[in-house]
Amino acid sequence: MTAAHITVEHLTMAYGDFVIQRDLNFTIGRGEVFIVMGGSGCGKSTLLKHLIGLQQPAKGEVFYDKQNFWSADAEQRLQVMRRIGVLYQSGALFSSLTLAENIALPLGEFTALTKAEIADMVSYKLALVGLAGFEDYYPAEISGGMQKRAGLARAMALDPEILFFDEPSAGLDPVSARLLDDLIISLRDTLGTTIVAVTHELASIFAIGTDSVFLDSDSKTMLATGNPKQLLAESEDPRIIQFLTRGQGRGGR
Ligand SMILES: Nc1ncnc2c1ncn2[C@@H]1O[C@H](COP(=O)(O)OP(=O)(O)OP(=O)(O)O)[C@@H](O)[C@H]1O
Repeated sequence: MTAAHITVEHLTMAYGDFVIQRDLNFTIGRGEVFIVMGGSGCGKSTLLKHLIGLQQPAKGEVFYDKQNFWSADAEQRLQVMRRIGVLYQSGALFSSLTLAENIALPLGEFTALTKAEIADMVSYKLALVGLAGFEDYYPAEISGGMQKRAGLARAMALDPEILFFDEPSAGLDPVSARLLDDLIISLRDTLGTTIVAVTHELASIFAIGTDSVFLDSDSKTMLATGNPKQLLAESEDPRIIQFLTRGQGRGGR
């Protein structure tokens, strides 16, 4: 068991009076690839928003190491937010900027690096995601898989301790999705980054997940936490087995 990087205690999430999930309790260990999974509309993206500071809990706490994220003052919360990177579904690159300019943005804003240092850092980040030499391309000039990787380079611009992904392989063909999975694992292995990914792609869940939480929309709470492969082998809960076998059951195809 690795040390806890993020701890969620008795978290209840709601939009107004409408409760999405209640009493979530789990920890995300350092260096884990932690998957947030569950059926459509169960609250996976909402949970991500609570973890990255975009939405405040109705009840409960989120800790980064020992720091209580939501009861910290705004400046302390900003410090925590600087340690995280987020890659959204779309990659969210600015289409009017080159890849280099996209990645340089957070570096220019949040560091005291010189222009030359920023250029070096941009090239390094692009190389890390297999896009060396693509500095001057615009997002529209490269494939969807490459755009995702460029988005990842930007999410990593400030050397985050934790990377959050919302549906990383959405919209990618299976080969590009697999390449992105491989990249996520290699980043975790080389940089030691903790990864938190929202996904319902079973192939990805089993390929990259080392730990997970399973959210259920009917009972409005978590049903399990643990390594997805282990959950598949050992869970007694039919809802989890259904999900992890795409409705086939353990004896299925
Ligand atoms: N801004 C909002 N205001 C009110 N309700 C919302 C808002 N955003 C999401 N919801 C509702 O909260 C519930 C959870 O949504 P969320 O997007 O977190 O689920 P999800 O598990 O990520 O879904 P999916 O797998 O379909 O992306 C849904 O019922 C959704 O309609």
